[in-house]
Amino acid sequence: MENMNAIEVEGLTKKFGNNTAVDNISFEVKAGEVFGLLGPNGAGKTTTLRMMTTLLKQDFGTVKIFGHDTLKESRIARSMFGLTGQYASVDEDISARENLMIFSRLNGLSKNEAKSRTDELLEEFSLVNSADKSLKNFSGGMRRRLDLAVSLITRPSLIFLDEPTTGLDPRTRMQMWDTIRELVDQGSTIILTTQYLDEADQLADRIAVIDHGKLVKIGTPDELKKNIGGTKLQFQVDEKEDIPDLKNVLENQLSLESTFSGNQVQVIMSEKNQLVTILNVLDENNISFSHLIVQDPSLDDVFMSLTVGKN
Ligand SMILES: Nc1ncnc2c1ncn2[C@@H]1O[C@H](COP(=O)(O)OP(=O)(O)OP(=O)(O)O)[C@@H](O)[C@H]1O
Repeated sequence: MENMNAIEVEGLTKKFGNNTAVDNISFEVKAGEVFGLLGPNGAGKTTTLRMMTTLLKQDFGTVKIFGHDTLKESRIARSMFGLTGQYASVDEDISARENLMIFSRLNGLSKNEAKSRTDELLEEFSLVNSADKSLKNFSGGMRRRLDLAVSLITRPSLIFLDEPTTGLDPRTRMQMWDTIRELVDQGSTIILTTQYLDEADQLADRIAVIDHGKLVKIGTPDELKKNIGGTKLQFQVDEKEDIPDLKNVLENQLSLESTFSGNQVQVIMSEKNQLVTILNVLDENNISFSHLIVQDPSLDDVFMSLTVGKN
């Protein structure tokens, strides 16, 4: 299964009235990959995910799950994945154990199988001590772990996670990331939607950036960062009078893109070794400086350059 595509999406399109929520999106997800759908509010991530998971019918385009068309072979396609997220349907009035038992039976497990799978999942998701409490007393993190446990009852090799850490505190988010990484280590393919750049950066092998229903860029986090250009160098000159000469050298002699604000200087370097040249210039011209920072492009920069001001 290693070289197989877990998902093939082609020309996927959905309109709500005049609003094209998803506009002719195509991509593939390889088996074993963590694939992130990243975009600002209202970009179309959830609508894309809902179509991929057969909760919503597309207007145009196709989705294949391990080769099975979600419209023509919906039962088989549906049996191949687990879904966790904004529309998980666990019952608030009963306990975690009861929820897991009910969903296990609904998924066709015998009473004994359901019991042992429930015990396994409670253990795996650190819910043993709270197993018999009503969900009303659950924290956001515990609730999210139960949602994920429920979607894993049938041990699907493909898991869809819709905004898995939205609303969680930083510690619980990191625990959730660890849980997701463990699933990946066990060989699962994961599709996740997120508004958080650090989450996509931490977890995803490849990221599709979506904005206004369109797929604007796809690649590994590193590819996306490289794509938007160079390393940023920032420093502060001690004497403001040095700025005009420095500006002249940086822009006219070295042809470097630079911006100046008060004593602050920012230079974009296409090659990291330009740092040495710039430091030499400062030294030769006796320009004293402080607060030097060298920063590789972040996914924040990618996100801003691809989606800024549009939503
Ligand atoms: N059921 C619906 N009826 C009408 N419009 C909808 C419906 N669902 C989504 N939309 C619209 O489609 C667009 C995409 O929404 P979607 O929920 O897919 O975005 P998103 O990227 O998941 O955003 P968020 O991060 O806020 O969840 C938005 O303009 C939204 O208002």
